[in-house]
Amino acid sequence: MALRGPLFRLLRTPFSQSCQQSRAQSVAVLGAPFSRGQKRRGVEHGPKVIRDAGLIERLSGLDYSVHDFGDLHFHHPEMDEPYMGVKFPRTVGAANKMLSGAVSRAIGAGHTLVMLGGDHSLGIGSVSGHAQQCPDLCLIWVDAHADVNTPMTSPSGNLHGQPVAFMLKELQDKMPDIPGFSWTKPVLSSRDLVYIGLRDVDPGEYHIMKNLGIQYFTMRDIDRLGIQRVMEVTLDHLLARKQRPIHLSFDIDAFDPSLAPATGTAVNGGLTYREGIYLTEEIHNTGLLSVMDLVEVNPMLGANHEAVEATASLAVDVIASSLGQTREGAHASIGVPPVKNDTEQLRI
Ligand SMILES: NC(=[NH2+])NCCC[C@H](N)C(=O)O
Ligand SMILES: [Mn+2]
Ligand SMILES: [Mn+2]
Repeated sequence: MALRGPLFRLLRTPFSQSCQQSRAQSVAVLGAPFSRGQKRRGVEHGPKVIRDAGLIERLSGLDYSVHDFGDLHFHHPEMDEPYMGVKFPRTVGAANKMLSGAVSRAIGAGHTLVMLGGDHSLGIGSVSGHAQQCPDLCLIWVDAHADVNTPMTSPSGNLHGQPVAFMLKELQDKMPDIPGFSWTKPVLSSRDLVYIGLRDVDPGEYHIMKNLGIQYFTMRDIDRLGIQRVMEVTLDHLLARKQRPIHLSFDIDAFDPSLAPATGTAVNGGLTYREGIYLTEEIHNTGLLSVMDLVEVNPMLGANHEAVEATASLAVDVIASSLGQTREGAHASIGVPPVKNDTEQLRI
């Protein structure tokens, strides 16, 4: 069973691109305290509660040097009128532009990056910054929702339900020029994306997924096939032709609300703990994870303190698992590398 571990990664042919350099040894953590992609306040405190749940210590216990770049500081313009029903377009656009630059610099510096949200509109900046350094990346979107509404199909006008629409080349003729987003350009084709965990898909989103032939696994598919087969098909779909960097965008609402109650758009019937851990273990075992987003943890929405802590510690567990924590035992070397505080380096 150890065949896909570190030895496998060592033997694997490396990327020709600078994008994969010394990635394996160094993890950067970047907080993005941002909530204007949706209505509920509180999701901007996600980075704090995930750090408070012990993220940095957990990652340091794995075989990494951990660089905590702190949180980005977003500016909120006073006037930001909706545009075609889209709420806070300039605020969301500017935040994502800043995030995109920071992600690009962290990846350019050779780190594997963990981005802590914040709401899922941040996927726009995170994937865009990643693609600047790694144009051949592929995207695994783990979520109850498809987040691929266009401004025309969105039932809510919330940009956290639309990030994937900004990324897909095939959708660009359906995307109006939204103020705040002139800097974006689509970086993905529909075949570069796989969804896992879907169970609340809007009618317009369903049409987009079907028309573009996007590979997706709903919770029903996971019930039918099992998570093992789902991951096999997912990784085969994305990596069979060529090994390339993986962007994992993990919305905590992919999990069942009994496990992750502190989130804004919870939907019953989500991933079990073991499905989530298996999924992330499989991604780690590819040796190709380059950026991971962990979004939509909202500490103001837990019924009580325990609910919030459970959600945050689940977030820490899936991040650690994505980065190599195993259930078969510790692989860390004896000397644990120190935590470096590199906030200054990434300041904008
Ligand atoms: N990232 C999320 N939690 N997205 C929820 C999206 C909900 C709904 N589909 C919408 O467009 O508003
Ligand atoms: Mn979601
Ligand atoms: Mn989402």
